[in-house]
Amino acid sequence: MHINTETPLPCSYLSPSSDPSVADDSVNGVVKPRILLMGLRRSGKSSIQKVVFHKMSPSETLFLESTNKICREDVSSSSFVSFQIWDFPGQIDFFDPTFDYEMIFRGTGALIFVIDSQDDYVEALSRLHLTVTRAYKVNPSISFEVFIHKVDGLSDDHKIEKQRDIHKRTNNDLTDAGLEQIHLSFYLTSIYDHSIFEAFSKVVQKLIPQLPTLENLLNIFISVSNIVLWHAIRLIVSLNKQHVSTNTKKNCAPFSSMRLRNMGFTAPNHNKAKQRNDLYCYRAILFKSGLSFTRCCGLPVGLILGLFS
Ligand SMILES: Nc1nc2c(ncn2[C@@H]2O[C@H](COP(=O)(O)OP(=O)(O)OP(=O)(O)O)[C@@H](O)[C@H]2O)c(=O)[nH]1
Repeated sequence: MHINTETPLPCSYLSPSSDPSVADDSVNGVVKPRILLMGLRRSGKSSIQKVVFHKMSPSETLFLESTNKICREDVSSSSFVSFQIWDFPGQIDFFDPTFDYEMIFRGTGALIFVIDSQDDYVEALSRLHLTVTRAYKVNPSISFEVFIHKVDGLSDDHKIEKQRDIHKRTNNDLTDAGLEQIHLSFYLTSIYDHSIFEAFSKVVQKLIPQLPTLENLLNIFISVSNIVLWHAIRLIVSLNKQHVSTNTKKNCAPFSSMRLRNMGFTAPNHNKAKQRNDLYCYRAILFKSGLSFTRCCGLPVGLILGLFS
């Protein structure tokens, strides 16, 4: 199960305001949340998009050409998970009068800024500051997400050190500008492991307005059901075997069958499960545990939502 991407929308060499297809982003009158991928040249933006949504192997990204235009793409796996990704060329000039950044930021749900951690990041940080302050003035409700990318080349200590340094410098810059209320989320990512899927999943989850309501409803379902959780976990683990890392297994330890039995869950009664109500509960538990599982191991949330939609 994976997130399906619809036909890519045309890339635009024009300023978005002069591109008629940008003016109307809505599908059947519903405007999809927009995720922007920004950052300096060669920071890894297009690679992230290709690996996460097009199943491109990380090594193939070595041959990607530099993006010189805004590329937009629709992503949808269900009615819950549906959004647009805009991949920007490395150097966007906010002062270019043909670049209508107000129009772009107004319809944006999340702005992902990608920083190449293997490179000197001083210029990237000043570009991040400029981008975030501009975007925030136009649309304070944007989620600002910083991917400290290409961490596969760094030791664990080095990763933590870089994250701390980037976090500190960025927050100092915002405080100096009197904008300490802007919240940035930081992620250590690489296309060579599951970290990029985990980070994207967290970004997308923030864009699903129905998520809290769904979770509440499912909690109610679960509280009245006695069907075991471990079946769901096993099902999901077996569906995603290829993504399961040692870390994931550790995260899933609380769901071990022994513990679930101790928590009072019993094996499902298959005769009863055939009954309509139990079936609904069963699916609800699968869905709920899928969400928890997605959170704990960082698989794309669409993977789970798509399963039960
Ligand atoms: N080591 C490592 N290299 C990566 C990673 N992600 C991307 N790269 C490499 O970084 C280089 C640049 O990647 P792109 O995706 O073209 O970068 P971009 O930000 O889209 O570049 P522009 O289109 O010029 O803005 C490629 O050679 C990728 O293989 C990563 O996680 N780790």
